[in-house]
Amino acid sequence: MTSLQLSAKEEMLEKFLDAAARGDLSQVSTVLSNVPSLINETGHSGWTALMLAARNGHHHVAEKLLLLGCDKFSVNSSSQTAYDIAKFWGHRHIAGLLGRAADGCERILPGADLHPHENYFSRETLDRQSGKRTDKVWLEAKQSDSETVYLLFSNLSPMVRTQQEDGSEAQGDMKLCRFRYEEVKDLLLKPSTVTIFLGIEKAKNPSSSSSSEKTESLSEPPVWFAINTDEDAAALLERCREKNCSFPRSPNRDLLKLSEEEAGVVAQARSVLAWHSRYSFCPTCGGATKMEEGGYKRSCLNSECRSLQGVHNTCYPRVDPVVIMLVIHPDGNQCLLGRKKVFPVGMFSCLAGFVEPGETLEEAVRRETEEESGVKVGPVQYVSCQPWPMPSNLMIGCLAVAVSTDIKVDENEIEEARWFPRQQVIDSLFRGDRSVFVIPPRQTIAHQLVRHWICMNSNL
Ligand SMILES: NC(=O)C1=CN([C@@H]2O[C@H](COP(=O)(O)OP(=O)(O)OC[C@H]3O[C@@H](n4cnc5c(N)ncnc54)[C@H](OP(=O)(O)O)[C@@H]3O)[C@@H](O)[C@H]2O)C=CC1
Ligand SMILES: [Mg+2]
Ligand SMILES: [Mg+2]
Ligand SMILES: [Mg+2]
Ligand SMILES: [Zn+2]
Repeated sequence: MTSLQLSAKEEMLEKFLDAAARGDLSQVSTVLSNVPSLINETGHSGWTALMLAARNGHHHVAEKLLLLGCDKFSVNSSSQTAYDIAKFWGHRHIAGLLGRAADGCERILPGADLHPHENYFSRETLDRQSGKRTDKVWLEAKQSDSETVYLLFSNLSPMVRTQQEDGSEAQGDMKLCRFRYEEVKDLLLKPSTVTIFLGIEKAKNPSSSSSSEKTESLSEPPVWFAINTDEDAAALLERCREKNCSFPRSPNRDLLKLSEEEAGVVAQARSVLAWHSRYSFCPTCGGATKMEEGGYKRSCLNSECRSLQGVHNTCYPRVDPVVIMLVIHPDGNQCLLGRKKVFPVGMFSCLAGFVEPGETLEEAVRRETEEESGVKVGPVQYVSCQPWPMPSNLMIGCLAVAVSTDIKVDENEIEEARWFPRQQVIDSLFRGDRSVFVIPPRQTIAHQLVRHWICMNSNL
């Protein structure tokens, strides 16, 4: 091959890569029909056409390249595949295209987001059986069933027992106290007691809800209820035959010591009970309401009330969406963390904020980040979510890429915010180094978002 021929080929390659980066599908197709061998070639940057299309979000070009048989597993000099690049830059539709499990990505990209991530408080131990909530006869029969499990809440805290006398902090060292009907039946009769149906134990209930009619036999797994009472807490503790029982005073800290299974049940129960304790009256007319559907609805007793007409969605349990974001510096190697005054010494966490009405999650991420830190955000990518039952938030975890870097904190909300280099984050996360900062506990989605970023195969 002469040097002239070589440079013509190089020129063609640059044209091809440029077309892929710009999303020019017709030019990509034309070049490849003339010189098919260019499909997996890399330019000066070490990136293939697929990587460039993935970087810039050109789904149609990525699709065409895959159709023509390009190699989606080739890596650039930072060992990133086109999938890593698409994921990092928030092009989920392209990451989805490149990460399909059917063709082996799951095996080749271990740890990639192909399996939904499970956060603390999100395990569904019980089958909620929402269809049973309107079956009053069934609910009443189950309330007095000797197998039924009751959880006892006082002031929205569940009664728990601790394993260790030394007050050990480890997860799983705290267990929910379970009661039988006979032990709580007097409480059930009191007008101030709120009793909610939680579901049927899942582990022993492999049959699906569609066969629920058939499972109404003696062998049906236990049904769970939660009750919140205003009885004296000390007197309630005397009902329990087990030792070391208490009602935790600091749910934010203490509920994190439950097992994953029990934390999931508490997330459901505490949020619904908190709703009942705060919404005693109709928000439309201020009249009295009654509880219905196993605790999943309240209805106004005033038959004239507007809340009973049309979509009367004023009286269902409340879930407040909150975005929580790990904002990444444009250099890809630092992340933005902030601390509130109330945090333990040295702790920094992800910024977070309530989603406002009529706002997308992406906009909420951008608005809250700018409000609290002054940093402007570009692309936003959803990662995973977490029910946070203090009292009923749904934490929606995102990664976001900053487009400005100057920090100016809103002192009403945040005491300090800083860019932390990847290395410092790794030291705190994996080496337990508390000298620079302390990361929130692993049960929080804030911790999981930071871990997710560190474990991403990205160093852009
Ligand atoms: N699991 C995790 O990893 C983390 C969980 N969180 C949780 O996320 C939640 C929100 O974070 P935060 O930074 O405080 O939120 P924001 O940044 O939105 O700030 C809180 C402010 O919003 C107000 N507010 C309270 N409820 C609402 C609502 N439903 N809609 C709009 N504004 C509201 C508060 O007012 P007022 O003062 O009147 O209450 C307060 O002024 C907290 O409950 C916190 O516990 C936060 C970080 C990590
Ligand atoms: Mg906030
Ligand atoms: Mg805020
Ligand atoms: Mg806010
Ligand atoms: Zn009303």
